Amino acid sequence: MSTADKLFINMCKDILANGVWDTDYDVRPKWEDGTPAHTIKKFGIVNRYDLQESFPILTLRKTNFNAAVDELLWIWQKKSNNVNDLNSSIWNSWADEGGSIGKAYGYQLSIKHKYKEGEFDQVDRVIYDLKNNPASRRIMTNIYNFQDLHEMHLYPCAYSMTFNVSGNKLNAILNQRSQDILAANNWNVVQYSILVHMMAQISGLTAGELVHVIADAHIYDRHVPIIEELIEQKEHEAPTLIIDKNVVDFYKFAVDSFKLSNYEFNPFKVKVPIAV
Ligand SMILES: Nc1nc(=O)c2c([nH]1)NC[C@@H]1CN(c3ccc(C(=O)N[C@@H](CCC(=O)O)C(=O)O)cc3)CN21
Ligand SMILES: O=c1ccn([C@H]2C[C@H](O)[C@@H](COP(=O)(O)O)O2)c(=O)[nH]1
Repeated sequence: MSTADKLFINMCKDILANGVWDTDYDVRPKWEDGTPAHTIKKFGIVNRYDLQESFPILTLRKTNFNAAVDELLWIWQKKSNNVNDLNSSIWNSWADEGGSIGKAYGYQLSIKHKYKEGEFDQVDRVIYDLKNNPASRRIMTNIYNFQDLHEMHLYPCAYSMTFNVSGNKLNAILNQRSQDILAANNWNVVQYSILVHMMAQISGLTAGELVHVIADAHIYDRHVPIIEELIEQKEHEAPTLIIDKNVVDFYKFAVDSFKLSNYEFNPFKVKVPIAV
């Protein structure tokens, strides 16, 4: 059975049994028909994924691996904030006429900052430190830039990565302030697991653990019956991740540098509504 399924099922059961509804409050997100999108949530969930043990993708249903990796590369490698550079439509509801999502995600990672060694953007600084200064406890990114929040169409949700080298292992913490459990939990876990594998490979390290810290872990009201049915499904063995070992430059990875072998999952016919 896949560890990702086990953690997902336990987390959903915990939220549904012990969570708190926000129905008494005015909430920002809306459904397509204008109805407020309320949630049941648990505060402060921490899930640990051992990337050596297995690749943490759900088998209860299919996670669109290629689309998730494509969005990760859009943010971390292309450092783009324009949906025209993305090969899916997941961000279209938050883009303006020109396709921009504002000064969010890739835009923040592309901004250069001054250091004593010269100017680096946040991604290049991580790469520099992993290669030149792996014992550093300062290898992190943070895109929650208060100065620019008013120019972001949606504030960053998965906003910070902390990388840490222990022996020859690269571990990381993903900090997330808000998580739509059905639409994006496994999607984000898959993405940041791939990022840890990428950073490890280009630095001559082995991917270790991804620790996912979620402040507000919520299930939207219209997702509750979908989740209830999903967590009763049968689980399969986790697939094996195969990475093109010839890639040693972070900017040379492409979606097809990553393959899953034996990815089994249950059919899932539901179209998941997304609160905007
Ligand atoms: N309410 C909400 N939830 C989110 O997960 C979310 C936002 N808003 N706003 C911005 C981004 C966009 N992200 C998204 C949006 C849609 C899907 C989605 O439609 N997922 C489908 C599969 C998509 C596919 O196969 O290409 C799913 O079934 O979960 C995933 C992530 C994550 N984010
Ligand atoms: O990578 C992402 C991006 C977005 N989300 C979800 C989390 C929330 O449901 C919404 C954002 O709404 P806020 O009111 O700004 O919290 O998008 C996600 O889970 N993962």
